Amino acid sequence: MQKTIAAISTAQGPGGIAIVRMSGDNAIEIADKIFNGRIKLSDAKTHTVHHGFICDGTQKTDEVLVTVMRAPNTYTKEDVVEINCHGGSVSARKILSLLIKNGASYADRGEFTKRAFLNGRIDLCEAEAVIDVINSKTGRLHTAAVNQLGGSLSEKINEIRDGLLSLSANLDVISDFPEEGLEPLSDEEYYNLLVRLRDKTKKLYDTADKGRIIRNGIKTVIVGKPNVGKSSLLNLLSGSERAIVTDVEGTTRDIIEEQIDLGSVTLAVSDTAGIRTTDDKVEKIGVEMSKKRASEAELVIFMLDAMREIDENDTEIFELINGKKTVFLVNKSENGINDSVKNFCADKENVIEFSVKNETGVDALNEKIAQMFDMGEISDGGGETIINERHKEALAGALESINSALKTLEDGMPSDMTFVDIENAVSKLGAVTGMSVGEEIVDRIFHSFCVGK
Ligand SMILES: Nc1nc2c(c(=O)[nH]1)N(C=O)[C@@H](CNc1ccc(C(=O)N[C@@H](CCC(=O)O)C(=O)O)cc1)CN2
Ligand SMILES: Nc1nc2c(ncn2[C@@H]2O[C@H](COP(=O)(O)OP(=O)(O)OP(=O)(O)O)[C@@H](O)[C@H]2O)c(=O)[nH]1
Repeated sequence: MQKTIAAISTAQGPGGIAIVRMSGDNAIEIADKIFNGRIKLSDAKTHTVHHGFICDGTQKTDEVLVTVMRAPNTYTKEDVVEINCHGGSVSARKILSLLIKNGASYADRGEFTKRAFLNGRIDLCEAEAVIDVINSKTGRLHTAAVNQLGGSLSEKINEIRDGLLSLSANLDVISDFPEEGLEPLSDEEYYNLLVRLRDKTKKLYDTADKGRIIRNGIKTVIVGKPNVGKSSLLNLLSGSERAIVTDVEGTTRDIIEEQIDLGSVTLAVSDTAGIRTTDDKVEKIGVEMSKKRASEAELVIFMLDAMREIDENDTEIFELINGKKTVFLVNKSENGINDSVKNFCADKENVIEFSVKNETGVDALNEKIAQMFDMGEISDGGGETIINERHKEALAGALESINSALKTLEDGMPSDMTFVDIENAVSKLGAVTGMSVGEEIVDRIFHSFCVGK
């Protein structure tokens, strides 16, 4: 018998209501020991809510609402009891210790969701979506994660995996039961089916780039001559109400990036402190650091000063960034734009008239960048986006194996020579949904959850 686990599922700190959650065979029995209401919880129908008091002996602990949910149609597929008590830091903690005293065990990080996985209610990538929903800091990432909650990514993965499995079943027919009259696929049919599965895998894999941009933001540098308003722009963008500023560790190295949520797109402005200090002298714009930053950037925001003539500082910077995806942000445009700046911009795409002072142009900037990076509506066509690095790597592995199998066939080898590659691809795809991953990886994933989830 699984032990019954309990945890506080709401955030600690001030708040109206807190939830203490319990899951396992004894959940209802344990709750009954400390609940005082009109009926016994063990007599309650599933998915019903009951008013009463949690009591420690004769002492009332709190006035509560208790939800009783019986297996199997629950979050964990086990009996679940949720005690809704008053918020603040004490009620929930007192109730949790009463539950422990009466036979429950403290839940490990992510253990409720892990049970949902182990009991087969959700697969591994749905569980990972749960954590992404909780941790997402932008509306965009949140939407992508919520879409993954319903199992639509799993469906796509399983469809490809099933296709590969039927190909390997076909190989069995050829090698094991040649005399039974089962009609194996012709070499051409086999090849064409495999091409189709490769294309599906590739299509999914190719969304990972967009997924990375949704998760981490577009690698962006802001350049411009001294005094053009770079610091002011950053302050405006990171200080504006909908913008979110966080420090994220760069995935490859420890670059500190400032994440700025513009609404449709997130920018990862790298090393902004560096921009603020090293660019204050025009000579320094060409130094290695800036060059390197600019060369690694996916987007350059090139700030121009609407009130000053274009000078060699501007042209020097322009040469440095030439060829990069660039937004020309004409700042200080609230009183009109200088002719020389107008001329400079005349043959450029992606010019935005901006004023940090009047806070105008932010929406245009958001829309322009969204357009440049094809980050329109995420929900269009219900397309899946790979937002998880683990999924991306698994898909890359699957793709490699399928391509290797195709190569074998193209080299004129018989189809049963593709067996190992097909098996590999099946296993890689199974890793995404958790069908073929080790316990260690599963543990690692759930340990990144918080307690109570
Ligand atoms: N109070 C409370 N709110 C919550 C949760 C919770 O556990 N408790 N959730 C937890 O994170 C989220 C909702 N997610 C949930 C997902 C599945 C099931 C569930 O019981 N599924 C069953 C029954 C489905 C049905 O009958 O429609 C199942 O799939 O079999 C419950 C919550 C967000 N809000
Ligand atoms: N009129 C006007 N002034 C602005 C605008 N944006 C910034 N400024 C002013 O321009 C001056 C320079 O702004 P900063 O943000 O320090 O410029 P910077 O590019 O970071 O300057 P350096 O650090 O020297 O490279 C400040 O006095 C700002 O108040 C704007 O939209 N209109």
